[in-house]
Amino acid sequence: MEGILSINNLRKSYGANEVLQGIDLTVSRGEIIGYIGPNGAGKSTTVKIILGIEEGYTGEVKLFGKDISDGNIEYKKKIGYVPEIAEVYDTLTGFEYLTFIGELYGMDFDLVEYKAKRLMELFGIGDVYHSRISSYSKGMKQKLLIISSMLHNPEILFLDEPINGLDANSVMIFKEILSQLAEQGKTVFYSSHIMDVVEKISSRIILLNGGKIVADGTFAELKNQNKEGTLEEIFNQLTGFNEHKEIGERFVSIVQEV
Ligand SMILES: Nc1ncnc2c1ncn2[C@@H]1O[C@H](COP(=O)(O)OP(=O)(O)OP(=O)(O)O)[C@@H](O)[C@H]1O
Repeated sequence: MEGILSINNLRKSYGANEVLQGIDLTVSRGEIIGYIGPNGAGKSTTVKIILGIEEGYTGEVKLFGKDISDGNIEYKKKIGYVPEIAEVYDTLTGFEYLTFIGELYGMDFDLVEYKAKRLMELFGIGDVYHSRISSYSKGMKQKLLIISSMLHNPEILFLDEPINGLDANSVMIFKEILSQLAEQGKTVFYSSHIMDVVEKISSRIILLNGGKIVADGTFAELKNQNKEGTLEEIFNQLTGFNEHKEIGERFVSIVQEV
């Protein structure tokens, strides 16, 4: 069966550094993929290639059944993206920013305006709709980014540390949003280092290490295969890491040198 996203032998190098060393994966509609791995494993690189931001790769990437390198960028209208570090035009107000983004997607102004206001209200930031983004707190900005990624009702969402700065109540709302979207057949590609959240929300977890997929399955499957309890422990085991105590001790002893 052909999935909504299929990647075949994807390779990408920066100079002599082969960052992606042959990624193969097929994602179906309605899946919430937890895409995890150590710093520098190649997660953002994979996502940027799929989004068409990063070029110069080998292998094949198909989204909605079409090769993304065929020159047709129509597919981008069906994608939502929350980057880890976003450049937001923060002299704009929330209203101005969201209507601007909506219009970039070709949406009708009245519809974007209505959706933007309602979504901000539901996320508890309706009162700053007409305030400049530069006056928002970190969590408020993050909520705005989340809303801007979903305004146009995308088929697939790429989320990079999306709950950064969100308070506990907002995280609960956000998890519920993701699970409802998946029930509606939307697909979510979720990159994060917060293992307990990934463990809970993902219908499938893909672990990347050194540019290769080293685990792919439901949390229950990964747990069975690795005889470990939490996703954090599975992560430590599969990435061959067990030195946190020694490194922490050495770090503190150097901090204490004066
Ligand atoms: N523009 C670039 N030029 C050179 N090297 C790059 C560039 N972008 C990424 N890299 C390298 O590619 C590797 C993978 O980076 P990537 O950002 O994909 O990792 P990641 O898994 O998203 O990491 P993190 O968890 O820290 O966000 C790293 O070694 C990084 O230094």
